[in-house]
Amino acid sequence: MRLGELIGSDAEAQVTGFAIDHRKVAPGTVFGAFPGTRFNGENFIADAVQAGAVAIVARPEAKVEGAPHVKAEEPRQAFAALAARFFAPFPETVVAVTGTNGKTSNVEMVRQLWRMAGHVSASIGTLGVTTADDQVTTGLTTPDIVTFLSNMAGLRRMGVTHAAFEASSHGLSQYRTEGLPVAAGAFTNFSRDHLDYHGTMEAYFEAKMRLFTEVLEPGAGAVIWTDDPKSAEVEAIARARGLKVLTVGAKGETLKLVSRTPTQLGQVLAIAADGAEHKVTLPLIGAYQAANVLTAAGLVIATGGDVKQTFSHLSRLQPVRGRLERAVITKAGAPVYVDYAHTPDAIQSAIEALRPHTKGRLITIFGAGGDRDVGKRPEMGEVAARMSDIVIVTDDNPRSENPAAIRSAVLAGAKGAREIGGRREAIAAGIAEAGPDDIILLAGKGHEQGQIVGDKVLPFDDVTVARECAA
Ligand SMILES: CC(=O)N[C@H]1[C@@H](OP(=O)(O)OP(=O)(O)OC[C@H]2O[C@@H](n3ccc(=O)[nH]c3=O)[C@H](O)[C@@H]2O)O[C@H](CO)[C@@H](O)[C@@H]1O[C@H](C)C(=O)N[C@@H](C)C(=O)N[C@H](CCC(=O)O)C(=O)O
Ligand SMILES: Nc1ncnc2c1ncn2[C@@H]1O[C@H](COP(=O)(O)OP(=O)(O)OP(=O)(O)O)[C@@H](O)[C@H]1O
Ligand SMILES: N[C@H](CCC[C@H](N)C(=O)O)C(=O)O
Ligand SMILES: [Mg+2]
Repeated sequence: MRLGELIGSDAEAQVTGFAIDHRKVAPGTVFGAFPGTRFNGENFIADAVQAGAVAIVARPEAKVEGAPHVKAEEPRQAFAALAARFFAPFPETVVAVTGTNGKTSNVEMVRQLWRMAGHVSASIGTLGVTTADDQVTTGLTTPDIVTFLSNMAGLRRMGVTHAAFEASSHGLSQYRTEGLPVAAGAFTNFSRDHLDYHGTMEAYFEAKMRLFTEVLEPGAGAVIWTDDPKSAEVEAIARARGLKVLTVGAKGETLKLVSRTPTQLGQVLAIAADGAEHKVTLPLIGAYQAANVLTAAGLVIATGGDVKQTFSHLSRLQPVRGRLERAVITKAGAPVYVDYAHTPDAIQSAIEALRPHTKGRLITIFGAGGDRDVGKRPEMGEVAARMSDIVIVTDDNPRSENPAAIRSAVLAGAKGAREIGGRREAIAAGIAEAGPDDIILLAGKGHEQGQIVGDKVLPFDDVTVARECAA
């Protein structure tokens, strides 16, 4: 593609790619120079030009010499728009999910429902890039805009027509997932997380709302879970933008959750839609999964899916990796569930999901991540201690922090909890303690394959360790 075509000038240079890291610039690259949390990308402009950058997208005040300067007050947004024109085409139908919890579960469910409807579908998020027969992990929910758009374009080349992605608050505030037309967006819920990065709940909420105020294309669908304290506000924002609102939940109008009856291995949902009541047998436990199923179905319907057909597919949904995944049943007979709950609200949801299935004691084992929101630690401790019978506080990705200090911050809220630093030892202790009527919840790591200690990632998988400890 000719540079002039892209930036509206007579520049003849050929554009060969896009980069936001100067070390990835090759001749023909358009370089995006952004002030970040650790570096100021503007300091690398000269190096990028030296390496062959043909244009620099940066703030008006940035110093650019030797290549055209595409000036923008929000250079990340301008860069996303240009890069999208370079990487196009994308899957024809793209949807996004935001919310504190449930994004990964939703995009995975949407991918499965589309597939059952006969589409070639994919999802992008915490689990990586997932298609019907492959999963490639990236380490972050949304790595960066160049990877995001090139992955989307790559999916289209593979024949994917339908893609669902997670719009994390970091990703939204850094314009890491946009530029391409997004036909519908969903809001799952809003509660405390990531205040280390956003500072306040207001700023965190505002970052999430960019999905509805800016990222979705005009007239797009907005699927809103109604049973969250923020739902009405999100709905008002979506309506003010003129989006096609679909409300789902107990207070929902499009898909109304009339009742939910837990069964041993799942639950039966009664959902009112299109003037009729539908009975859905769901092979997943927990109110939170029922909520995710409703928003996921809402997204499928918002993008043209048939209501009846979509409901009939719900009974065939496969569980999502690391979300209330049953790892093993101990010799004593206690099931061990692995769940990615890493916020106070998620811990509450995970425990509420398991409580109806617990005859004896509910044993919760968890920790909090290092270099992340410190304020959530005692809150996680408090909710776990209040709702469980036994709590063991352990480690979960201490990163650069002292693990003992993280544990004591969690313990400060967790009255009566035990402390066992090593995660394997903690899991072994919980399993040794559990009797036949008890249930064990291992929270916080879900699908993760490593324990991040310092800058090392030590192999660790809750499911595998639970099986080993139970053997
Ligand atoms: C706090 C945060 O989100 N940081 C992310 C962000 O960094 P940043 O823009 O602040 O970048 P920076 O390191 O200060 O550098 C500024 C600019 O200079 C450039 N640079 C930098 C150094 C250099 O030598 N040359 C150069 O060109 C960088 O490429 C960047 O464009 O952009 C980088 C590239 O896109 C990300 O790798 C990085 O993620 C860090 C590693 C991270 O840990 N992020 C986590 C918190 C995160 O984003 N998590 C959310 C999910 C959370 C959830 O779902 O719960 C996610 O979406 O994954
Ligand atoms: N709808 C929901 N309501 C409340 N809690 C939920 C909901 N969905 C999931 N959870 C809880 O949050 C955990 C993480 O779920 P999931 O991975 O789907 O969320 P996410 O938004 O993608 O998280 P992340 O921000 O880390 O990417 C689950 O393991 C569960 O404990
Ligand atoms: N995407 C989330 C995942 C956290 C999972 C937990 N295991 C932790 O390390 O805190 C984050 O980076 O905050
Ligand atoms: Mg996720």
